[in-house]
Amino acid sequence: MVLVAAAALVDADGRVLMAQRPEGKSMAGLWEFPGGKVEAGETPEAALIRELAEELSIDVSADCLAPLTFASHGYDDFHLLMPLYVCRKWQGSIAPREGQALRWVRPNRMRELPMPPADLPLIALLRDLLQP
Ligand SMILES: Nc1nc2c([nH]c(=O)n2[C@H]2C[C@H](O)[C@@H](COP(=O)(O)OP(=O)(O)OP(=O)(O)O)O2)c(=O)[nH]1
Repeated sequence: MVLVAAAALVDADGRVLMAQRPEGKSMAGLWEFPGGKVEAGETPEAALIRELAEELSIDVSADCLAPLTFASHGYDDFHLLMPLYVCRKWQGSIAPREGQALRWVRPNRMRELPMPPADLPLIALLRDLLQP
C-alpha cells in the first residue's frame, strides 16, 4: 500500500493546477495532481506541504488544506491510496522546480488530458465542487 498526498490547487477562476509527470518516471507524460509519497513518520498534510514546496516552490499552511476525497486504485505492483485536498491559498508564485510542465485546467476539460487511471474518478467530484 502506497500512501500519496495530493492537492487540487484552485485559482480564482475555478481552474485546477495539473502537472505532467516527467520523462524517466513511471507514468511519464500523464497529468497528475501535485503531491507525492508520504514518508515514514510524516502526516499526509506535512508530506503535501513539503512536496508543494519542493515541486512548485510555494508555501501552504495546513489550515488551507481542505480534504475533498480520495483515490484508491490497484496498480500492477502496488495499491495507491491518495487523499486529495483542495487548496485555494498559498504563498509565493508557482514555479515548476522539477522540470515538469504545468497547466491550469477546468474540471470539465480534464478528460482531454491523459491522467493516471487512479485519478479519473476524482474529476467528477472536482466538477461538482467547482462548477455548480
Ligand atoms: N502526485 C501524484 N501521484 C499520483 C497521482 N495519481 C497517481 O496514480 N499517482 C501515483 C504516481 C506515483 O506512483 C505515486 C506518486 O509518487 P511520487 O510522485 O511521490 O514519486 P515518483 O513519481 O518518484 O514515483 P515512482 O515513479 O517511483 O512510482 O502516485 C496524482 O494525481 N498525483
